[in-house]
Amino acid sequence: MARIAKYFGLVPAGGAGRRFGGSIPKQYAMLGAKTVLEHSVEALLADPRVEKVFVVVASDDSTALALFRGNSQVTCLPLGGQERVNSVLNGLNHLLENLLVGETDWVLVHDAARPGLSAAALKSLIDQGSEHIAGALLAVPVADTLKRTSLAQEGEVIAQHTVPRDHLWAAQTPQMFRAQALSMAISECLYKGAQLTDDASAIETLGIGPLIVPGHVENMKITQAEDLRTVARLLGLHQENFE
Ligand SMILES: Nc1ccn([C@@H]2O[C@H](COP(=O)(O)OP(=O)(O)OP(=O)(O)O)[C@@H](O)[C@H]2O)c(=O)n1
Ligand SMILES: C[C@](O)(CO)[C@H](O)COP(=O)(O)O
Repeated sequence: MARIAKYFGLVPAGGAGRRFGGSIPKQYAMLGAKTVLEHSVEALLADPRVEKVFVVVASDDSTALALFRGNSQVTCLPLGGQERVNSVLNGLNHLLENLLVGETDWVLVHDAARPGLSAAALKSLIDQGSEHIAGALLAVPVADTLKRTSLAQEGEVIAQHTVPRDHLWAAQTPQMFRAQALSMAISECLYKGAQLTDDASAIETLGIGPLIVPGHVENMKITQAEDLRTVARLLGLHQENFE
């Protein structure tokens, strides 16, 4: 009898938050009464099918360990790498090599910096992604006109031409794929020198397109400092301060 696939979260949380600035990495900034990371992890656990969440942190990061101490559904892995893709692959391979995740189990890779994921969007992703051979990702359709730009001598950003936006979607996370397939796809891409900013792009190189499942604005990524206030407003959270 075929083994029923399980679902696990994998949260890359090993970034330095350079664009965000501040004294601490953005995943540890307070958003309401909890850290950004706690919101993102709890958002993944909102679906009962997600059995456990593995958080990949920088090798010298003890903050996450303290945050989730005693929580049997969350395990921190000090396996952060140079880039997001390295953190994802390091975590994924650790889980596979230690049989913590089966080769055909689903792994939902979700940015620590996306605390606003809704339970409804997560449910849709799992419901629909589980039925699609190449997995799935949340994304939102591009609504703005897009410009390809150049930098002028004084540093001004100049619009050069407009990029057609039909069939353009902005990828969010979670992005869900079979564990072994994702590991192999990422490894192959890195071996070939590809620069991967998300997980779906590795799967796409296999010639099989992941399914796009509509995301939502509250699931935006906290990148710049002002994004923290924006997400707090979108989630109706009171912000005592912005650290
Ligand atoms: N070496 C890295 C870089 C990023 N991430 C994680 O990947 C997610 C998305 O990355 P990004 O928003 O770029 O975060 P940072 O790399 O921290 O931001 P910056 O590029 O501004 O430094 C974040 O949850 C971040 O913690 C990671 O696990 N390991
Ligand atoms: C994975 C991602 O959030 C999808 O949009 C995005 O690619 C992460 O980019 P970052 O530069 O690592 O934040």
